[in-house]
Amino acid sequence: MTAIARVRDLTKRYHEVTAVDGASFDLEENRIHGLLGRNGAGKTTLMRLLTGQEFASSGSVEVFGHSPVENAAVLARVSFIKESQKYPDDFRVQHVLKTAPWFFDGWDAEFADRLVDEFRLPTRRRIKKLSRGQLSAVGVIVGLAARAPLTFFDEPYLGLDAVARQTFYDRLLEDWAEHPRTVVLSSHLIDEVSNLLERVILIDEGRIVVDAEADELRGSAATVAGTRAAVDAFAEGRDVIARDGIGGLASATISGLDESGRHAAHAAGLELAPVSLQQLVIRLTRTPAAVTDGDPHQERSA
Ligand SMILES: Nc1ncnc2c1ncn2[C@@H]1O[C@H](COP(=O)(O)OP(=O)(O)OP(=O)(O)O)[C@@H](O)[C@H]1O
Repeated sequence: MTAIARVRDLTKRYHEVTAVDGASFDLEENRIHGLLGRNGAGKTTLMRLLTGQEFASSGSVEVFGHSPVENAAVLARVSFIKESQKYPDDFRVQHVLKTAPWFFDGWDAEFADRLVDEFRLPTRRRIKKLSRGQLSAVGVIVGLAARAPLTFFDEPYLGLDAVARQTFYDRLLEDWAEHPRTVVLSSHLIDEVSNLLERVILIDEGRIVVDAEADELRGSAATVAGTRAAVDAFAEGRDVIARDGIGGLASATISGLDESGRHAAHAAGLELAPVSLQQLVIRLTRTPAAVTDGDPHQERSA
């Protein structure tokens, strides 16, 4: 795999807030990355650093081999779609579509027109007058039709209805298959985007806590459930990332459960259930007080 962006020991501080704290990871060429994490985890800050909109406090960011800060050659190959995109006051949707090719060499006007139809976007309407979902659709269309070699979508779906969100996911996957490029998608709707993602970067309180293949991650943990005594005995000495329980019943989510571990769980009369990416993210980023470690006073019902 070729890395097209390298982040090393990257830290960004805003006075007393450390938004990004010693992050290191690569973005791999032509793959779809999920940048996941809770509110305020540092996702937008990371994307701003990768697109040259912020200076690092320390550490380094290289995109296509160079610093992205004030680097026109790098930034010409990057698009950053975010909800808070500003447009000139009198701009209409058609103006956005007309000016986009000035910024993006790979702009596909025909694809953009098809997307405008699919998202039912009124092209003559002023941007200021668009509904929240329509405004998101403008961003999604620009991000897709630009075909930038490195595309960031920072929660691009806000206000989009379920049909429009599915259209975005479908077109992204189809178009990416025909025109591979590197995509970074930040999202809270993890179940919805789970199938799109090839790599997952999970950030929590500014720190990268997971940087892994999505498939590996999905298979990396399982939940065992049964009587409290059986669950406790099974969990002993294993890597437990979460516990739940009520009365005499309990469950434990265990990382790194291999084939023999799964057999042992069955033999102990426990039920085994897969853990979705969303569940895993929740379990890995719960506040410490909520992640219990066998203390029944801290346990919560599932
Ligand atoms: N310009 C700024 N000045 C001060 N603090 C900031 C600034 N920008 C971000 N922060 C803080 O840095 C932290 C990370 O913010 P960031 O916007 O990167 O999070 P996020 O993961 O994108 O969150 P969300 O999912 O809620 O959009 C937060 O605590 C935020 O309040």
